[in-house]
Amino acid sequence: MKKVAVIAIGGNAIIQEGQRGTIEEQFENILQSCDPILDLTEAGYNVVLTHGNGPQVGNVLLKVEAANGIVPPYPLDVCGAETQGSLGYIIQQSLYNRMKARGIKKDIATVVTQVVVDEKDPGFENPTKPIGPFYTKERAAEIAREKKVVMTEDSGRGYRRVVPSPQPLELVEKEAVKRLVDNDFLVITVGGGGIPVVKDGENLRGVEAVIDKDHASALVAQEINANYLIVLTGVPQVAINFGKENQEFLKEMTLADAKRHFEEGQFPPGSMGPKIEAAIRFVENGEGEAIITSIDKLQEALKGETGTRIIK
Ligand SMILES: Nc1ncnc2c1ncn2[C@@H]1O[C@H](COP(=O)(O)OP(=O)(O)O)[C@@H](O)[C@H]1O
Ligand SMILES: NC(=O)OP(=O)(O)O
Repeated sequence: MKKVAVIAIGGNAIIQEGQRGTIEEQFENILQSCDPILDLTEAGYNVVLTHGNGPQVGNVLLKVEAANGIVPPYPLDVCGAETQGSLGYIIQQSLYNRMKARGIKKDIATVVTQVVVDEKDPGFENPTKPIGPFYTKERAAEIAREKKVVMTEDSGRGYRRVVPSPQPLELVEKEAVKRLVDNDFLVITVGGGGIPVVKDGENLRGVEAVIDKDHASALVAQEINANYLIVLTGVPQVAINFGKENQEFLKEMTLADAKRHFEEGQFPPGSMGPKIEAAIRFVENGEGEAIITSIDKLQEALKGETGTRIIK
């Protein structure tokens, strides 16, 4: 049996700091991630890719608002679905091209994925998910007044609009994802954390929110009994006292260590916090391990040479 690795790629890795987020930039950034991922499939892992959409879904929303009165508007769940399609396309094509160049044969499928959330989730009352571009403090205050939206400082990188981000509870397309993985497909799923839906009797209904992709990735990994949840981000390892003189990078954390450092405030809510929460959720609810690292260190991290491993 092949080992299954759920690999989450950050939305900010697809549009990097200082970039406008042109399609060319997004293709180029994704292309950089393809070889390390394909190295893993070549090493015998079944890979399930998930990705963020914070910058992209915010940009779709800006387009919807700019076209107000000209074309009918889209709600936020449909904006999220759009990003699953467009980013899934960019990732699929980039992987396809690299596979051709390397002589690798593998089927790829992007699954448009709905994720059930609770309509009463406190996240609906308290928006926390940063989306779209970064603004200065002054411009953010103007936008908040003009559009009646919430703007918040995002991890020292500027100000961004924030939207509700409820907890993911259930993967609607779980069986489809499972069967594709079992049949050796490279699957792209829960893009942008999945499309948030609520149960309405027997039916599903979209709700306006953006689910955190790290939390959704933990849910996928849990639901398909993955061996690894690998969260790729901008740093090769997690640190305590991050950015301070006494910063210490960690090779391994037990669940108890991770919980203790989390409670001590070592992992900020807008950046490392959700990744640690996702790792805790996955490790606590199964037999797998979580690894947090950067794309260039993926192989080494799986060999235990770098990265931060979260274990039972
Ligand atoms: N304790 C910590 N250890 C390592 N990195 C941290 C820590 N706290 C905050 N960070 C920062 O958080 C970033 C990851 O958050 P973010 O960029 O929002 O994620 P994403 O890659 O999903 O877009 C890291 O690249 C790093 O700059
Ligand atoms: N949906 C989501 O978590 O996106 P980012 O990773 O871009 O914040």
